[in-house]
Amino acid sequence: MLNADQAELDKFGELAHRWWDPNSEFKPLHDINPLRIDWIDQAISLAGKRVLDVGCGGGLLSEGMAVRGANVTGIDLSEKPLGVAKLHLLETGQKVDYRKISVEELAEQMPGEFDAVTCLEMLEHVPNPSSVITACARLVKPGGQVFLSTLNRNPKSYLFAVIGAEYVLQMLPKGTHDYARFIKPSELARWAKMANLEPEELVGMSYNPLTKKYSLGKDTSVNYLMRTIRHV
Ligand SMILES: C[S@@+](CC[C@H](N)C(=O)[O-])C[C@H]1O[C@@H](n2cnc3c(N)ncnc32)[C@H](O)[C@@H]1O
Repeated sequence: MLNADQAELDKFGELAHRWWDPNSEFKPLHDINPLRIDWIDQAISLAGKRVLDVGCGGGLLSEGMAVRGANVTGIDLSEKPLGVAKLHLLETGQKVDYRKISVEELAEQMPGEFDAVTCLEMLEHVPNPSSVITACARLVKPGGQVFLSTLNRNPKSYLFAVIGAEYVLQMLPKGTHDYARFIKPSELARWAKMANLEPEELVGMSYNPLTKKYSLGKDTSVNYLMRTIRHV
């Protein structure tokens, strides 16, 4: 059975035409994009690397990594965001190989073919995140790195990511996030280890509502990123 929630895919499909508008529902992704691309680039030096971006949506991260010189494949199961991602390449002249395929199926076809795999802001939208992580681990070369990001699960993350972002600040449409699908770093680390990935770095990403800016740091209580390395 496909490890996907059709309602989630439809939700992103309906908003897809606004993906590249920096003042749309996707503003938070635009705002965090330079931070996360710098973080990935520092870890693997993107230029010349073969990178898979899982749950790529409209292509903000995929195309951003291509701009840094990576050879990027972006996969998603939602048709419209992929269409928007492909159209955007026509505007910018960048190259990304976008495909509609599940990460589990791609892992059957291309095991060990990527220098790095990114799966950002996607795990909290799937029924079985552990299966996605296992597939990411199969797709990366031994010694290669898998970058994950998601939302922590605790009262503060509920307050900030659901009540604050969706209801008070209205940065995101109501219903964007389902609290029950938020993932604690300990759970993410356990799934990574089960998949033969070693967690190497845990970084928090915080939003300051006064400056309206995101920054990376030690506070992993709401948004966080994890860098893992596949055992050789
Ligand atoms: C919040 S967006 C994040 C997009 C991108 N990773 C980023 O951070 O800029 C979540 C994406 O995950 C995709 N998605 C949800 N379930 C998926 C699944 N089972 N397989 C692949 N993509 C999925 C959605 O279609 C959507 O494009």
